[in-house]
Amino acid sequence: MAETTTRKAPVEVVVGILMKEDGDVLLGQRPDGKPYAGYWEFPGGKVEPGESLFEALRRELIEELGVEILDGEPWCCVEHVYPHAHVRLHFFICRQWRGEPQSLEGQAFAWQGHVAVEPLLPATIPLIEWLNRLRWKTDQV
Ligand SMILES: Nc1nc2c([nH]c(=O)n2[C@H]2C[C@H](O)[C@@H](COP(=O)(O)OP(=O)(O)OP(=O)(O)O)O2)c(=O)[nH]1
Repeated sequence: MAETTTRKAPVEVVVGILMKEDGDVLLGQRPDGKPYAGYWEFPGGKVEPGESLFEALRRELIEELGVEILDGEPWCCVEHVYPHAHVRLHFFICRQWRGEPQSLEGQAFAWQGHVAVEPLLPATIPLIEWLNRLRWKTDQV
């Protein structure tokens, strides 16, 4: 009998990097009850059926932070296999939004220039170095 390999499609996730004019970015701590509770991440979550990536990001940031994003520049895409899930993360840089972030899911959050919060979700760690380079380039303009 022919051997078949079934590979499950990754779970699509959108992630928003809210960036202030001075380059500070917002991170949140994953609430209790989720895998990797206590780890720091950028706000976001899973895309629901029928949603575009931007619609999903807009919804997630309203649900998590009470913030309505007005823009979102697609930045990079990273895949990671965790014990709990295989995820494909779509990162967006958001520079304009309405409202002040609030902790609607009981999570801690922090604006960071040089990102110093720990631990970070494993798939997010390489992003910090890329983000520093992006910030450096923006500083040179
Ligand atoms: N939001 C976010 N998720 C990340 C980052 N890095 C990273 O590996 N992830 C992973 C962790 C999770 O496996 C997945 C996000 O799923 P989630 O469970 O937080 O999504 P959700 O808010 O829709 O959760 P739920 O409704 O199922 O409770 O992406 C990041 O920087 N931000």
